[in-house]
Amino acid sequence: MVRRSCVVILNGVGSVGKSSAARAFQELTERPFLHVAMDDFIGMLPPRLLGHPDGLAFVPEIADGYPAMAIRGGPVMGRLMHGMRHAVAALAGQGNDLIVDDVMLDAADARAYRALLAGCDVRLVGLFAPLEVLEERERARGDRAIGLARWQYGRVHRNMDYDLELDTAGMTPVQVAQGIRDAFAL
Ligand SMILES: Nc1ncnc2c1ncn2[C@@H]1O[C@H](COP(=O)(O)OP(=O)(O)OP(=O)(O)O)[C@@H](O)[C@H]1O
Repeated sequence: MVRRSCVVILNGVGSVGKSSAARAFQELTERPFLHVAMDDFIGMLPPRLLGHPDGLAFVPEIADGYPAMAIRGGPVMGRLMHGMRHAVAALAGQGNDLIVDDVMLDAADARAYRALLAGCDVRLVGLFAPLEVLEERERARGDRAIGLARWQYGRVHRNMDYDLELDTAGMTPVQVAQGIRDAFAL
């Protein structure tokens, strides 16, 4: 019989620290959690579809008087994201424990995960930080379009039904990972 897997899903604005927390979590837990990163799936797109309306386009706009970077996913990106969530379910269905880092712009995506992962222990975690902290991290990274965090800020957590919420400001990635491990006794 296939073992029942645990799937921890991290949702949060870009630069909130999902990947860093996921990597720290892998080190902390005895169970072998696989890290599934949305960025790795986006990396599968043909490069020409980055910045293209069929793929993943970034559209500068002004939000509350500040520059923001809107994300527009086209049909190829839509299929890719559906495929990613089914791939997560396929991995979990074979008994793999997973920590998934995702940016969900619609609570329907979280409901889809819960439906696809009905036979698993799903733990949906919202990672938060004040916008000024996110923008500072965004600037410091140097490889992220400025304004992504601002645009996602009011959207990513809308109507989400989390099992755990953590504010990553003032916490190291290891502390965030410990918070997740302790909350769910993993
Ligand atoms: N808890 C933290 N405290 C301070 N800095 C952090 C923390 N977590 C992450 N960072 C820093 O913030 C930046 C973004 O981190 P990370 O890649 O983990 O975020 P992310 O949420 O996965 O971002 P994205 O969705 O854009 O890939 C990195 O430079 C990282 O070192």
